[in-house]
Order: sequence, then C-alpha cells, then structure tokens
Amino acid sequence: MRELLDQLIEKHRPKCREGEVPGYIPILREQNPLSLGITVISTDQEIVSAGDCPVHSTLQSISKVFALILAIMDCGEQEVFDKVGMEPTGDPFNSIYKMEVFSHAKPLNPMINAGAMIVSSLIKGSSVSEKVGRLLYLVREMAENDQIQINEEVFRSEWEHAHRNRALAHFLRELGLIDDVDETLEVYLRQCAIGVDCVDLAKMGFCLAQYGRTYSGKQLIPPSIARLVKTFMVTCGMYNASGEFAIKVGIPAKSGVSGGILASVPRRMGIGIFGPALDKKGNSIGGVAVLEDLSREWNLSIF
Ligand SMILES: NC(=O)CC[C@H](N)C(=O)O
Repeated sequence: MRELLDQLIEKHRPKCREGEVPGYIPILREQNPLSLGITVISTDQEIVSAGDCPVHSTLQSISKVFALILAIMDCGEQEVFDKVGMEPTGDPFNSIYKMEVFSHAKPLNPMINAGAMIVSSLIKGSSVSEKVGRLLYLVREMAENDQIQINEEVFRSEWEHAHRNRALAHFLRELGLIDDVDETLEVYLRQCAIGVDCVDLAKMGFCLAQYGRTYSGKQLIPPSIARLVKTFMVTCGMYNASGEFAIKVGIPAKSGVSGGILASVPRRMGIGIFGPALDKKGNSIGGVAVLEDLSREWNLSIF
C-alpha cells in the first residue's frame, strides 16, 4: 500500500503547480503549494502515510462536518433542519446569492458558510469558549489525539479579514436565523482554525466509515448521525464540484480551503489528505487527483 501511495503522490505533485493557495486568508498564503501528503487507515487497522503535511494545516470547511454532528447531538435533527436545508446549491461555498434571490429562504445546506454558521450557533454552551471547547473535545475524541489545538495565528488571520463571512452573518441575523453576529462568527472561525494533520483526518474519516466507532472501538457518535453527515459529504462536501467528484471518485468526502480533504469509505477506510494548492472551486488539486486514482485502483466508489 505504501508504495502505491508514494507513487501517486509523486505522480500528482507536479499538478499542484496548476492550483493556487487561497488569497483571502493571508496566513494560508505562506503554505508551500507543492506539498502533498496522505494517510490511509483501513479496517485491518494499518495506518499508512506518504508525502508530507504542510504547516498551518487546519480543518477550515471540514469542521462543518463535526459542528453538524455536535449540533444534532445537542438539539436534534428537527431543530437544526428547521433553520438549514438539505439540498446542494451549485454555488460557491461563500455565496449569498440564493438566500437573497429566494427571500426569507434558509441556507440550502450545512456545508456552505451561511448554513454552517447557523449550525455553529446551535452548539450548546454559554460562551464562545464553551461551545468551541465542546467541539474541540469531539474532534480530539474522533481523532484520538488530545494534542489537537486551535491554531490562534490562523484564527487571527482570518478573523481580521472575514469581511464576507461577517456580511453573511449579518444577513442571517436580519433573517432571525442567528442571535449574535460576533459570537457566531467567532465560534465558526475558531472551529475552522482547529489544527490537524493527515493522520488526524484519516482517523476521523475512519470513525465516520465505522458509523461513529473510533479507531480504538469506542462508539462515540450515534450511527444514524454518522450516516447523515456522510450523505451531506456526498451531495455537498466538495462544494459545487460535488457532482463531478461523486462520478469520478464516488466517496463521501469533505474539503477545506486549507487544502485538506477528509474521505470516508463506508465500512472500509478513512483517508486524510493535505495539498494546499486549490483548483478553481476551492478543492485540493493534487488531493482530488490522488483520490481519483486510488478510487479506481481499489474500487472504492460506493455507487
Ligand atoms: N471552504 C472553506 O474551507 C471555507 C472556510 C473558511 N474559514 C471560510 O469561512 O471562508
């Protein structure tokens, strides 16, 4: 397995030159666009890594999966989906367009920023630090790594430049979908800045693949919630490239602007990837290419 992963990383690393690191979060510009790394955990419990993991690796949009799990565990499906829809958008992740065109609509799904901010606001806790602390606890348990921390530098960098997300939050406040703009934005941006590496991502993907059971065998998340979030990963996890990804790769996956991808092959495998050079839709260009080959090679598509 190691040999194949090494081969795929070296095959697709040059492709990273065609991508770009995101410009709107200044600190992420410091990442090396040519770095590309992967970890795979399969049901024989083997953990195999290849390539490299960039500095400043953070969850970014991948955190939306864990915030959704916690919000549903806290409030139940009904309360969450009263405020957020279940449909893919076909628009970029930070778009406000559909909500404005269909007046008084709720965000179409919890994987776009507008929906994710509502989800973050539903996490139980009397302060930002309590809400974020509970989410961090879930992430640490899923990854079985109590060293996972929020990367303060990444948080600050985004907080100071979060003009569009702040605008989205104000829009949600006006619609009565959140109560407090600053608190919601801070919880959301702190969850995005949770620092992880490929092994952490693979372990979390493995936990979802095992219907909420961790690598060491603890039932952490109700299986029905693990199933629900994996379904969102298929329909909306790769932003407005989710349809093409489903056809070419066919694995529940969630990406982030940090270049991370968490993939979860039901009952078989957890995969974590970092490759900071992004394609036009915001997905790791090298990461998607590696997954496409892996899926073909190991017959991983769920369809
Ligand atoms: N696509 C992403 O990873 C987006 C996350 C980023 N923190 C944002 O809100 O813009």
